[in-house]
Amino acid sequence: MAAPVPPEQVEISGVDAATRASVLVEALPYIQAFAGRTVVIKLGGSAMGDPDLAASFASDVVLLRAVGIRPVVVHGGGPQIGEMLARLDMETEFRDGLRVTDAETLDVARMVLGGRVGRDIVSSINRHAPVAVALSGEDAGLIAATQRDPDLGFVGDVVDVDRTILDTLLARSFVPVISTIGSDGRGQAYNINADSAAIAVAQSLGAEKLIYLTDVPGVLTKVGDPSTLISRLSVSRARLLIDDGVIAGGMIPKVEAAVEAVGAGVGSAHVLDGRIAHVVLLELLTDEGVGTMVTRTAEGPT
Ligand SMILES: Nc1ncnc2c1ncn2[C@@H]1O[C@H](COP(=O)(O)OP(=O)(O)O)[C@@H](O)[C@H]1O
Ligand SMILES: CC(=O)N[C@@H](CCC(=O)OP(=O)(O)O)C(=O)O
Repeated sequence: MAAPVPPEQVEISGVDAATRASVLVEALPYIQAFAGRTVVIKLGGSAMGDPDLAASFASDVVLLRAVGIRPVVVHGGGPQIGEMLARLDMETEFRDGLRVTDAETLDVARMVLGGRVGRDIVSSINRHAPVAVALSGEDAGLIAATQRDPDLGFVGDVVDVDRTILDTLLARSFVPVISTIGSDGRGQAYNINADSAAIAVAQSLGAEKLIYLTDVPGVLTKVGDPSTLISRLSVSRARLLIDDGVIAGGMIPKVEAAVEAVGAGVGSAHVLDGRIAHVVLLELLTDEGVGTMVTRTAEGPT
């Protein structure tokens, strides 16, 4: 069993002890509402890199766990894979937001996601409390995958998530940190878009919330203009905005996954700005609406 950490002792990076105590008191109703529930947080590669933000994310994760919420981290690392491919002088190409993955590119993706990005996240969480465990979707049959399209090479679609290893870790209060390489069970690995893998994990765990942390304030009607943030995005409007090209590039798999998640019984799905310190705590433990919440219907302000 991972050692329990009393919530009042969890350092919230950049926050002093007195403020921390008042944060916890104000958060109490939310803590009670979410206690024992699972929250899947997808950390996008474009929201990583700043050490202060990494520290803030890590302390949020440890605090959530300390108050009895069950965080599960699924991480991307697209830009980091891209940097490594560039250093190796290897060309890379995206089609519809997916990286064409030949055998050499797959090796690099596996190395960067499992060997560097996952390890960095685990290391920053474990500075607060030794609770994080890095896993690849290849471990213990976690993510079963199949080839998406021969033209994309070793790009996989998730066919099944075996939650056994996650249940084992969560029952003992560990925090799984998952990199999204899947396996066909016969020794072939596949590179899976982390947004789609996150929804499969959230669905399999019956998660209360699926949170995407990225590098924009949420879904915007005009990229680059934060005043065009859509706070509540209904499934039907999301489809229209994708068809109209307003939602494009890397935002498409996120919104499609969020739409699928709310349709499949995940409590709610959110796209949040991973560049805001403690954005996960703001979303979960305060009544401040941050980012975009994808909802089944068009109720409330959009
Ligand atoms: N309508 C939109 N609202 C917000 N971002 C959008 C939209 N359409 C496209 N994007 C792009 O999606 C990007 C986020 O996706 P991506 O780069 O894949 O991030 P991550 O690494 O977090 O998965 C944003 O940086 C933005 O350029
Ligand atoms: C098939 C495919 O495109 N896989 C992605 C996996 C990483 C990822 O999804 O990272 P982000 O969440 O940071 O974008 C890739 O190779 O970039």
